[in-house]
Amino acid sequence: MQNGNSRKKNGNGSVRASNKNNKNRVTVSELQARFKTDEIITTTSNNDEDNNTDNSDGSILTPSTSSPTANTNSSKTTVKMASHTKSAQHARKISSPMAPPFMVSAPGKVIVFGEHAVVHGKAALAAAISLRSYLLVTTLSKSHRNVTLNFRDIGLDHTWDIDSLPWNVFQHPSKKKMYYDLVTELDPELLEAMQPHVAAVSANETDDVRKIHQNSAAAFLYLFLSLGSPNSHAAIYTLRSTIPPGAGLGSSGSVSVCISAALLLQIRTLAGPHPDQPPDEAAVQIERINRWAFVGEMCIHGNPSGVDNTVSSGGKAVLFRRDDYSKPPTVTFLNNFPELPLLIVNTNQSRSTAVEVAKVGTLLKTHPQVTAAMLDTIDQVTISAHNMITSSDFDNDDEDDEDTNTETLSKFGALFRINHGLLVSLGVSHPRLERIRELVDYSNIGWTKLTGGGGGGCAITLLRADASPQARRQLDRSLAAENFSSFETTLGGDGVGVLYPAVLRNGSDEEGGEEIDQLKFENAVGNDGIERLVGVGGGVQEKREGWKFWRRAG
Ligand SMILES: Nc1ncnc2c1ncn2[C@@H]1O[C@H](COP(=O)(O)OP(=O)(O)O)[C@@H](O)[C@H]1O
Ligand SMILES: C[C@@](O)(CCOP(=O)(O)O)CC(=O)O
Repeated sequence: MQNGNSRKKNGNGSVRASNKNNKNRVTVSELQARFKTDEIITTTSNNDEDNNTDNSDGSILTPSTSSPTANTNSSKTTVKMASHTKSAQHARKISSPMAPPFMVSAPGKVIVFGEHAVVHGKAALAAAISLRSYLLVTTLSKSHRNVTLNFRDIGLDHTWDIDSLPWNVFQHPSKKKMYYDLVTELDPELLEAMQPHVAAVSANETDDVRKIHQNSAAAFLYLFLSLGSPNSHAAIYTLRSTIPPGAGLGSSGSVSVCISAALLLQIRTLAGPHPDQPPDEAAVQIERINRWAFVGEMCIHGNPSGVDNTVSSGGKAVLFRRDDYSKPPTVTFLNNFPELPLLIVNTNQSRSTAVEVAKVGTLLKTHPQVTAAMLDTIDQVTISAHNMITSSDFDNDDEDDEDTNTETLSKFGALFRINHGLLVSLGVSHPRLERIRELVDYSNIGWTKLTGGGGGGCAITLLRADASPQARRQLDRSLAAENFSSFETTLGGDGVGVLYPAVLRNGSDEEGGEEIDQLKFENAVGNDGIERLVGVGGGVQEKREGWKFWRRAG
């Protein structure tokens, strides 16, 4: 059992504010001048050095073999990777032209039920949301030896010289990990070797900003050094996200999934995604991405439960439980999760998930029986919710059955209220969260609970089908007047996806499509700007073509 007291998770609502003031942010033209990005594409590599995992031509062509397998026959699945032979794993492609820029994307999540309890071995039910992170990878020609992180939203811009990185430590036979390995803890010696390179990141920034930058940089570097090789190609990794950081919506999990997917694609260890990919094969790829994303999450958080990266990589919704941290979690994939209309309200109140998790740990020590009983009750709430949504009564398509549908939704909504009450009793709410609950309760439009770590962050409201539009408009005004931001979403979207090459077609027969250049991507303004440029679907971007997703069996 994990008591979570030792967590280092960082939460900070000031990230976006810091962007505005970041006068030193590099522009793409500066990057281009620095790296002469006109040399980016169409170089043919003849570097065929036998390296465990690195594909030295920078392309992301997929391997013909994908031998690790996952048992996806049952809906309740603990994914296991089979061991496989070295020759199959390391079969190399003949050199091919260097990859054009490509993009990966992964969603944020809401925990619908079970936050905090999940840290103590109980179940949590979590679902993907439409907010997402997007990572553009621009491979540079072999004459360059730098890797650059351009994480625009948080104002991080850092370049490492690939040859100066501690490959000798990461590549040592006693340390070297394979792309299919399950890593459940960070290696202190690897962290130590990496430390000076992380410490150099944003060294002159304020403590708060530096910590956020270094967390993200550490997640990238640990994965880059674990999955890459001294022959890794120079590249620029440009990240934009529509997920507010530190608000309980899984921003770090989504960033970690993007990094993991991008690096695994670059070393050609992922098959697909492609539309006719067998779901079992897709499940293996998702799990491979998820495992390394969890390593990234550990770099950012210390000791996460793993629910965020699991939802972000696979999408849709999951029932998640991890009682033994040395083993993979038990995950039930809820591929038919109902399309619940949800209002997400952000308190815009910064908080630290680590602090909230520690509060529950302390309460468990001071009032062990009472606290354990509350955690057990949350478990029951989550299990009841799961039973409800997997029963045939839920999401009844029969419109004549309106009364039954209203009753079912109201029964489900009551679980929101109960779960929130228990979280309040655990001490992880906040006056701003209680204010949201109060305003929503007055408007009588649905049932509200906090989501994620609490102590600030976000609340979610399950909307009544018969909520009055007038009440809804009034609520929006009241929320805005008190500096809450809100948006509606449906739960259960796609997980990690790829846009390769980074060219979009807008549902027309146009030739060529719209190439996403780095400058446009960096300078897209706000969530709308990012989504208009690269959005994967949903809302206004329904017809966006080009994006492909790994999808488990439906
Ligand atoms: N847009 C982003 N770009 C780079 N890193 C990000 C971004 N959003 C979040 N992160 C990383 O994730 C961390 C936030 O994680 P956390 O506090 O757990 O919030 P959440 O609950 O949203 O996951 C940040 O400190 C940063 O390291
Ligand atoms: C409190 C907890 O259950 C959820 C935290 O969610 P978030 O990082 O605030 O999105 C912690 C965890 O699961 O790692």
